[in-house]
Amino acid sequence: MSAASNKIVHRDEITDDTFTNDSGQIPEKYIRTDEVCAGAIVGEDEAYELPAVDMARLLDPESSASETAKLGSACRDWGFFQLTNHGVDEAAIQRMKDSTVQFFGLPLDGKNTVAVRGDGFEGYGHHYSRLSKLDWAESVILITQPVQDRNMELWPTSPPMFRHALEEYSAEVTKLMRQLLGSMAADLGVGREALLGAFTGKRQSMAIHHYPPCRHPDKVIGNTAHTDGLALTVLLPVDDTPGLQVLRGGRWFPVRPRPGALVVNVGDILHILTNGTYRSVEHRVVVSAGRGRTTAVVFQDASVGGLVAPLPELLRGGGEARYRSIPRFEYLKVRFSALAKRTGFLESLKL
Ligand SMILES: O=C(O)CCC(=O)C(=O)O
Ligand SMILES: [Fe+2]
Repeated sequence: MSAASNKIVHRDEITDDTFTNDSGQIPEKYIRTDEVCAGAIVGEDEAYELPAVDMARLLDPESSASETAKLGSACRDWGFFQLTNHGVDEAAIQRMKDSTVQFFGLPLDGKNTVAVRGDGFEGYGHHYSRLSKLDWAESVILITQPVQDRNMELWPTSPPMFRHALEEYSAEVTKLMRQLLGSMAADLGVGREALLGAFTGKRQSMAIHHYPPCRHPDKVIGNTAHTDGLALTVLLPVDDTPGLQVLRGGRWFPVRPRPGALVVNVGDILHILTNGTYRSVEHRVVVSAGRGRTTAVVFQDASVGGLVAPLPELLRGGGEARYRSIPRFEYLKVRFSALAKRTGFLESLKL
């Protein structure tokens, strides 16, 4: 990521145990009460459900048409859904969960053996530091695919099964995404290869996050409100602590995790590829007073002929592009500079 020296994408090393020692004192750099209060949060008593999509039904010829319609409407309407019966190997999921929990349980010195270095973005550290305030979280970010892009020096060796767990889980999610993209292509009315081709061989990265409990959850943010910058995101909740909230109609909808489900969301690149048909939606993580939250998130990149652009197949027959195309190598620079100016990135690309 050549824009790594840009302040917005800088990740800082974690040098003290502020948020894991539970002393109760919150340093100023974490205090963001205004942001926590920005926007109404939908209450416990309001009935709603994030759409759920059943992978087994998508793959079954008997039910695939109706389930594909559900998938399509979830991506158009919410930009998020919970994926049930996803078929990802349960043992691989368990190894991923166990490794993640054990890694974050290490003393700080142990975690810092894979600390972010210099201006890099991979390794253990804070989230991207955004506008001088820090998120109440510790994260490991790693490139997982293609294999030759991995930086093995930053792949944790403790616990010993972590590398294997990452490798195996990353391969499982790659397979799952291909299946999902096949169904998305059917929903969008484009050839399977037209959509899959945009993703094949492109980079996949993983972020594992730990949001420790905080005595003053109303003062800190676990993960700043954002849209995901890549194309498609698959989130594995490691525990059942809530915290993820999705913005819809100006209000934050807490995601109520379904046992065993993965949470899938549309990122900015898929928003552009689909010419705005699928929506990349803002989300954030709030912190809990009593329980920590851990997640393992896979981000998949995509582009068409070196460009982030609407799929040419969608524009055949006279459809108009609603987004400007940008070369993939310039994409992050353009995105981060829009974010730095606090202008909506997708808005800035609208034609
Ligand atoms: O950990 C979560 O619940 C959300 C993480 C997230 O939104 C991200 O890493 O982009
Ligand atoms: Fe995200």
